[in-house]
Amino acid sequence: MTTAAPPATRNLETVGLTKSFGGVHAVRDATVTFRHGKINALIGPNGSGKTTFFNCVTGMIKPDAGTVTFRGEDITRRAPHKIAQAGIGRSFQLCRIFPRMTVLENMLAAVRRTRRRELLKGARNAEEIDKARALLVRVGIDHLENIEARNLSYGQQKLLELAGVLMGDPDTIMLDEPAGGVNPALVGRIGTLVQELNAEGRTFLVVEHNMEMVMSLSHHVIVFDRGGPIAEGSPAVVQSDPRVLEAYLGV
Ligand SMILES: Nc1ncnc2c1ncn2[C@@H]1O[C@H](COP(=O)(O)OP(=O)(O)OP(=O)(O)O)[C@@H](O)[C@H]1O
Repeated sequence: MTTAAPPATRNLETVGLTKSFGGVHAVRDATVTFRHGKINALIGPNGSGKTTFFNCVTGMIKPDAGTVTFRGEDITRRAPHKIAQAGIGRSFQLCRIFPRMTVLENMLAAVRRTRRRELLKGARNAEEIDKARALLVRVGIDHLENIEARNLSYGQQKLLELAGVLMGDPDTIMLDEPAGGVNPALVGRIGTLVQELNAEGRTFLVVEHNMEMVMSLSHHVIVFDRGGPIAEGSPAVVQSDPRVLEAYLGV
């Protein structure tokens, strides 16, 4: 008889994930289970390893040890585009868009990041363009489709990046600081989008320092300190956990 959580609640899991940079133990022995179909938040003080953890999960850097499992399949050390193809989309702390390409061109480039073969073909079929436009409407920047991305506000760039992630139809979306450097009105819009996309069945993993956003959006919060999880639970449970206060305040 197994004591593991039933598959329906398991989406993305890591076991013993570890990554060092020289003498810096960025992620150490991190065993984490994200909840399927939920908005999961990953929080923790600066330098606690959240981005490195994200990068290990999405194949941007290779972990030194440990495993990453997605829907029961071992995806450890797979190339980033293979992980994207498996159904995990991600955004970056500092937006990754092409500044001199238009908003629409960025959307078309985004899908080719996921599907390398089409990158070679260079195909721009009408269906893809329609999909890109529909997603731009969805995130509220369709009126900017012919503007070069460098001329968007930072918040609009984040919305473009999210729309680009959606071009790949991921069922799990990892967002690294979606509210970072974004004005409050757009933070609200990003939060609403996350909730709507989650209601449609997409799982979210969000790294975020904006506690108001984290606590209002998340179903499940995982707290990192010094490279691994120290507490997890509902926002209310985590907020009252003394280990979390200690990690943040050093008390
Ligand atoms: N490429 C790298 N080379 C050397 N050290 C690194 C590298 N990337 C991260 N680190 C170090 O690893 C530790 C964890 O960094 P990481 O960026 O993962 O933390 P974080 O929790 O995402 O921080 P923040 O909330 O400030 O974004 C830090 O001490 C950082 O300086």
